[in-house]
Amino acid sequence: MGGCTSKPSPSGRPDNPFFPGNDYPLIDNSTPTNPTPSAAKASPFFPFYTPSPARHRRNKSRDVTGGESKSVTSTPLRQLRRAFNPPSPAKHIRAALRRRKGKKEAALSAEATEAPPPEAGEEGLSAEATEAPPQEEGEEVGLDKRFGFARDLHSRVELGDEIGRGHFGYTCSAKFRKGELKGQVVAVKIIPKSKMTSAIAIEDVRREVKILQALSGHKNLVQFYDAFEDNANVYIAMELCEGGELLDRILARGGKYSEDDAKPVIIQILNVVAFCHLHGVVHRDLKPENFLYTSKEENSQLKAIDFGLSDFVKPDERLNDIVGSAYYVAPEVLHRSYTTEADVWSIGVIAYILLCGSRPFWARTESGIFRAVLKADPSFDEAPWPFLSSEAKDFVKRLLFKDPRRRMSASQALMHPWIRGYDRDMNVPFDILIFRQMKAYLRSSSLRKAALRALSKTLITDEIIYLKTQFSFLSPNKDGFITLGSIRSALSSNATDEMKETRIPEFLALLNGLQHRGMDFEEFCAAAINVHQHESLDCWEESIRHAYELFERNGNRAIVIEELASELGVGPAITVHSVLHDWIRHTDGKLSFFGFAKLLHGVSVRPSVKTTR
Ligand SMILES: Nc1ncnc2c1ncn2[C@@H]1O[C@H](COP(=O)(O)OP(=O)(O)OP(=O)(O)O)[C@@H](O)[C@H]1O
Ligand SMILES: [Ca+2]
Ligand SMILES: [Ca+2]
Ligand SMILES: [Ca+2]
Repeated sequence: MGGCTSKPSPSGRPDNPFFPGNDYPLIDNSTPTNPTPSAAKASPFFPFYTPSPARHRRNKSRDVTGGESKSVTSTPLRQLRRAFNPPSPAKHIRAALRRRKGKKEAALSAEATEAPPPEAGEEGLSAEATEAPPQEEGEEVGLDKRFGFARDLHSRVELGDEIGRGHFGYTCSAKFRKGELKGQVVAVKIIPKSKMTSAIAIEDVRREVKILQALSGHKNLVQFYDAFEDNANVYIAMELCEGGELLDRILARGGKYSEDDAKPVIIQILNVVAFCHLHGVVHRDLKPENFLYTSKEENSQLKAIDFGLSDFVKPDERLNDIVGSAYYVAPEVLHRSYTTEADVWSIGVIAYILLCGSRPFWARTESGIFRAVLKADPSFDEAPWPFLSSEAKDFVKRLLFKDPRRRMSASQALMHPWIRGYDRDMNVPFDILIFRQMKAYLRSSSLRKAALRALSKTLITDEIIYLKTQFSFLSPNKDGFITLGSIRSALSSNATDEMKETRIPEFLALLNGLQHRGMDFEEFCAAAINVHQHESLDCWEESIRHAYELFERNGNRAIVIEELASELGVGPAITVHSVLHDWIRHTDGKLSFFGFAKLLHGVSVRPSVKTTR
C-alpha cells in the first residue's frame, strides 16, 4: 500500500477562480478590533492589509482624522509595484509588472473611482461585520502608552538611515554606542506611539516585542537585541538583515524558481514556522515581504521578521480574529476559528508563487480574493505546473487543503517526499500536531483506541517515515518507549526559557495518561495517526475497509447506545440516540462499519476559543 498517492485537490472545481471584481472590501469592518468602520480605515493598526491600492486612495481622501502618516500613504505604490499576476492564465510576472507600471497612474485613478456599495450577506463576511462590538468613544484619552522598556536609546544607540517601511513603523540601520554590542550595526524598527490609538494596538506592540524576545535564537528568525521607548516611539533593536526581502528576490528572478531553488527557501520557512508553532506562537502574517536575507549572497540565510500580528496560542485553543494579508489568509481565518494550520496555508501560497510566479487566489478586490480563498481551487493545469514533478504539486496541494485538519503541519511538510531528502542534516522539529493527536488518543475510549490501532495498520510508507522521525525525537534514550520523562528531556533540549517554564509543564499535564506507563512505536502509530489526513489519500476506501476487518477480528464488541454515548461524551438525549442507532449493527450489537468510521473521526468537543480582538 506504500505507493498510495494523494487525491487531486478536493472537489476539483474546474472553473476560473476569478470573480467579477467590483465588490466593496467588506473586511474593513468585519473585525471587532475596529472602533467604527471609518475609524478603522484611518487606523494604521487596522489588522488587515488590503491588497487593493484603491482602498488606500479612498483612505487618503476620506481620512479626516489626520491619522494617515507617510508610511501608510506610501504603501499603494509599493503594493502596485509588487503585485503578482493572476493565476489564470499564468503569465510571466515581470512582463505584467512592466505593463502595470506603465498603467499605474491610469489604474490608480480608475480603481479609486470604483467603489460600489457593500453587498449584503455575501460570504457571511458582512454578516460577521455586524458582530463587531462597539468600542467606547474617546478611548484614546485614557490610554497608557508606557511599555516599561529602557528609555536610554539615544545614549546607547546611534540611529542611521531608514532602510524599510511598513504600515505600522519604519526601520533604520543603527549602531550600538556602548555595551556588549558596541560598534555593531543593527536594525531598529520604530513604531510611533501616535499610531497606537487603541488599547488593542498597544497590546499588539507589547506582544510583538514579547514574542520576538521569546523566540529569538532560531537560525531562521531575526535576532532580537533590545526594546526601548520614549514619549514618541517604541524602538525594537534587532539583527540587521542586509540581503533584502524574499519578495524582492522573487521579483528579481521574474517570479519563478526551479524546484531545486525553491526547496531551500521553503525548508527555511517551514523550519522557523514549525519552531514557532511548537513554542505556541502563530505568526499570522507570513508572506514574502516578511522574510529577509541576512546578506546579498545567493544562499544567505532567510529570517522571519515582523511578529506584529502574531499571537500565543495554547495547544487546545483556537483564535478568532481576522488578521493577515488578503492573498495569504487561510479560509478558516475568514471563518474565525483557527490555529497554527493557518500559517501553513500561507506557506502554501508562498510555495505556489515560488514555483509558478502567480498567486493561487487572485481577484481585483479584497472580497473577491476572500471568495477565491474560500471557494476556488488553485490552478495546477497551466504552465509550468504540467512540467513540474508530481511531488511538488502534491506538496503544494497538501499545504493548500481548505480543511485545516487535512492540511500538513509545518514539521510534516519538512518530511514530505518532495523535500525530505534535500538536506540530509535537517533536524525536523517536534510536531505540535502529534502532540494534539496523542492527547486526544490518551483521552479516548478503549473502543476508539482499538479502532485507531486497526487503522494504524494501514499507514503508508510516507506516513511511517514521518512517524518514525517523530517517535525517535520523543524517545531519545532509544529504549523503544516514550514516557513523560523522555518527552520532557526531548522538548527541553534547545527550548527557550518560556518553553521550559510554562509550555513543557502544560504539554506534560495534557499527556498525563502516560503517567504510569510508556508507549511503544506500535501504539504511537495508533495515537498519532491523523484520520483526516489519512482520509485524503487515494487508498482511503481500501484502507478503512481493511482496518474494519482487523477491528472485527480483535477489537469489536457488543455495545449499547448508552455506553456509546457516554464513551463519546455526549448526553443521553433522545436525538443523540437516534443518531447513534446506525452506529450499531442490529444483528449482534457490535459497532457497524458506519459506526467504526464515525468513531475514528472522533467527536468534536468544542475547543476553547481565545478572544483577543
Ligand atoms: N531586521 C531588519 N533588517 C533589515 N530590514 C528590516 C528589518 N526589520 C524590518 N526591516 C525592513 O523594514 C520593513 C518594515 O518592517 P516590518 O515589516 O517589521 O514593519 P511593519 O510596520 O510591521 O510592516 P507591515 O506593514 O508589513 O506590517 C520590512 O519590510 C523590511 O524591509
Ligand atoms: Ca512586514
Ligand atoms: Ca507588521
Ligand atoms: Ca502590531
